[in-house]
Amino acid sequence: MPLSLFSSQRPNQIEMSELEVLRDKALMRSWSRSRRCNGQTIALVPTMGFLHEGHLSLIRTAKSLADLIIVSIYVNPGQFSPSEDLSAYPSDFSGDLRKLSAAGVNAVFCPGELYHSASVNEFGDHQEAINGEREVASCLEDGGSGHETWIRVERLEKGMCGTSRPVFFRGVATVVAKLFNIVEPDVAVFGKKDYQQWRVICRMVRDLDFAVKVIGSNIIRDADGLAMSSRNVHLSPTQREKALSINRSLSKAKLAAEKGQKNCQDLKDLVKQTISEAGGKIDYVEIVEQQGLRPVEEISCPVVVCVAAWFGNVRLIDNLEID
Ligand SMILES: Nc1ncnc2c1ncn2[C@@H]1O[C@H](COP(=O)(O)OP(=O)(O)OP(=O)(O)O)[C@@H](O)[C@H]1O
Ligand SMILES: CC(C)(CO)[C@@H](O)C(=O)[O-]
Ligand code: BAL
Repeated sequence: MPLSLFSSQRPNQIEMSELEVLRDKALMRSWSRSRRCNGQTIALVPTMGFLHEGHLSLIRTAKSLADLIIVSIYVNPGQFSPSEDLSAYPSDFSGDLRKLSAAGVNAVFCPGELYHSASVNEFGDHQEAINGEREVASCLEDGGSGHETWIRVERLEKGMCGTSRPVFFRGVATVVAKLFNIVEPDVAVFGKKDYQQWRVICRMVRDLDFAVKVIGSNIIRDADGLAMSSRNVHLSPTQREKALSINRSLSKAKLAAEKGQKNCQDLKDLVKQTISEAGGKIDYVEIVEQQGLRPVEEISCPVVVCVAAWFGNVRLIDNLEID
């Protein structure tokens, strides 16, 4: 009997015209391996779903680089602290499938869980969860978890988002390594909106000899300049209006730098003032080297101005390169 994509049934694999929906690690790996054996190249676009035009631009970049495109959708518990917004992360799985299908994506990998649960021991035997505790690995789980291996990119993970979200890059690097091991892509595309994340992954790939080429794709903005982000959906109209100050502040800083302002403290102050005056709460503003993300005092090399700011309960990040 044909299965409806939007039914409540959750089979391992469903076909939707060209788009294949794969939920199982082993199926994903064999799908990839069989295509690679036929000489086809594979690009992976990792996402957390609730797809927007920013994600679709990564897919377009990916299509120019490989024969087949896989998009993963997985909201990774390992990169959220308990105080963060894991449970509020937006999702629209059927909408995502429609967008991926229209974008000509070949397969979507959407595992229910990517971590080994505490109830499966190292021999693969199922056991009772200890004290009925939550079985998914989360950033802080230690004793009793089925997952205890984490990747640290030791210097690049520090500072900026690494300061505000202390387990974030550990979780991102680990889950991306897992995705690379399962999908075995030739190329992976990440957005430069998450600039530090992109650099952390490039470094992990270099240091651990992953056979994957990592590509950074440009930031896509709404017509009014706000960087597209799944979390934008949580902004009220007033907060969204205020959040436009982020892009405005970055443009002001870039213009000032191009006019000769080289002092980074002054440029950072300009950014902070613009956002604060609009009603945003600054998390951080940093000016760092584009490659190594080391803080810069005077602009004398290609830099990137990175910002994180809160508007209500929504934390947004953005950045602008100054070459
Ligand atoms: N506006 C954008 N332009 C370019 N790439 C983007 C944009 N938004 C997200 N991406 C990229 O898409 C990939 C998946 O990101 P994710 O699914 O977390 O979406 P997001 O919009 O960044 O969500 P969040 O609200 O969590 O920041 C990442 O590589 C991210 O950098
Ligand atoms: C790279 C990623 C998919 C890892 O969970 C996530 O951090 C994201 O969507 O940017
Ligand atoms: N795009 C970043 C994913 C996160 O904020 O957890």
